[in-house]
Amino acid sequence: MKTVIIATKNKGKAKEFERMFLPLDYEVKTLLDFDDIEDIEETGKTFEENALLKAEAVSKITGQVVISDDSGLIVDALDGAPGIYSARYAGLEKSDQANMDKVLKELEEVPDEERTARFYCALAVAFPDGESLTVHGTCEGMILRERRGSHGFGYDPIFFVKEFGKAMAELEPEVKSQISHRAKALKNLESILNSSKFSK
Ligand SMILES: O=c1nc[nH]c2c1ncn2[C@H]1C[C@H](O)[C@@H](COP(=O)(O)OP(=O)(O)OP(=O)(O)O)O1
Ligand SMILES: [Mg+2]
Repeated sequence: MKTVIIATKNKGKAKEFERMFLPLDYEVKTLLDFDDIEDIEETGKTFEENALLKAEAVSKITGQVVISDDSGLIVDALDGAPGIYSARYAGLEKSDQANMDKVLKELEEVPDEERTARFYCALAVAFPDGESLTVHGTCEGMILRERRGSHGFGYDPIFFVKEFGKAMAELEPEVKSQISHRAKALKNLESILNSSKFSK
């Protein structure tokens, strides 16, 4: 089995990457396995810029190929918010519960048909020679009026996935790992993963 480093401290993402990389015969290591890497400031203006900041910083520190994920929720009725601020929407303590409460409150008066939203995931790959690239994936849905389900993380309980008639947090992890923005982004990385530059 090969090893891949994902520059994330998010346990929910870590679990999803472990599940998605298993069939590709990769063991996943994240920043939760290195206790000495500090938080990398997300100062970019786009998901892609923030993903690159994280991947490049950790590739420099480790000298290895590193993948990172910058993702979030885009709500049409909120002009794209929370967007790149998804993790810190209700404050720097990054509380999923507070973030969902804030979105639900802001959408209180918004009728069902205007509650369209999507998850966006940018993945960056940074190579030790300084080269880097990004890919992305999206997943369309609607914002519910209350939480449903207990799987997943982040905004999953308030994100309705039409094809399944369920909240993302009601889908089994193996299903989310097939249809999510993260899964689609990873699919767009497949040719890179198979290239000799990635796995020497
Ligand atoms: O599949 C998802 N299901 C639900 N919510 C999600 C998902 N994917 C991203 N999200 C939300 C969570 C967080 O509020 C933000 C990510 O912020 P983002 O900066 O990329 O991640 P993070 O700070 O938690 O961890 P890290 O930067 O160490 O990877 O979007
Ligand atoms: Mg972050």
